[in-house]
Amino acid sequence: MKLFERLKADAAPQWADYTQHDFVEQLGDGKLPLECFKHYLVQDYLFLIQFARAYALGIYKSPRVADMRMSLEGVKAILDVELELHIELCGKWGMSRDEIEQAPEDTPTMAYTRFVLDAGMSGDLLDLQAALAPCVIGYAEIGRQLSAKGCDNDTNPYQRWIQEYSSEAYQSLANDFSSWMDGTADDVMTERRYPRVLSLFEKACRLESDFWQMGLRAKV
Ligand SMILES: Cc1ncc(CO)c(N)n1
Repeated sequence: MKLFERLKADAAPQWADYTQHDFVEQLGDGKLPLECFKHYLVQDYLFLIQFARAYALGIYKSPRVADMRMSLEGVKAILDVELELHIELCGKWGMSRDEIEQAPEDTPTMAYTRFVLDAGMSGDLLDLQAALAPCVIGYAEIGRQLSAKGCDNDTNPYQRWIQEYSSEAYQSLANDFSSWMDGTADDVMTERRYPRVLSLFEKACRLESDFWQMGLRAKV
């Protein structure tokens, strides 16, 4: 079995909590309070800045030029596409780039981003990939599910967000990530090592759930 499939199966409860979280359900049916989405979105912008650093660390931790290029794709996807989507959405609700960048990081944002950076810093490329995988592949699955249910319709205020994560471009980014991690595993994974990799993956899923929960807590 490919590494990602195995991790997802072994972390099934954490994966389900994350990808079927209440926040996701409410976003899908358009009933999520705007305050919750706005708090999430600003925090996600701050989150992505740290994730761009994590992918940059991936370049540093890459054993091959091909791996460096994959990490670079992650950096570019965040800086050129994802952050700009956030600015566009925040702009629609009257928040400027400065306002977003100067917002204080909430605790779940700090917890998740510093966890991923530490996993990469203290480990090798596979450790970093295991900590990053729930992020990129999870959002692709969420986007796909919501779009399959027709949640990206014109009446949903979060249509643009769903369209972004269900888009061809994002889906292929996630597929490429999954194959890339599988390739690293072919080189360095051993059975002895697996529990540690699984533990990183599970923790990242839990931190994703906490991130959604932070959004729900912002309800006024
Ligand atoms: C918290 C979080 N996880 C994953 C993604 C997908 O990049 C994101 N933007 N934010």
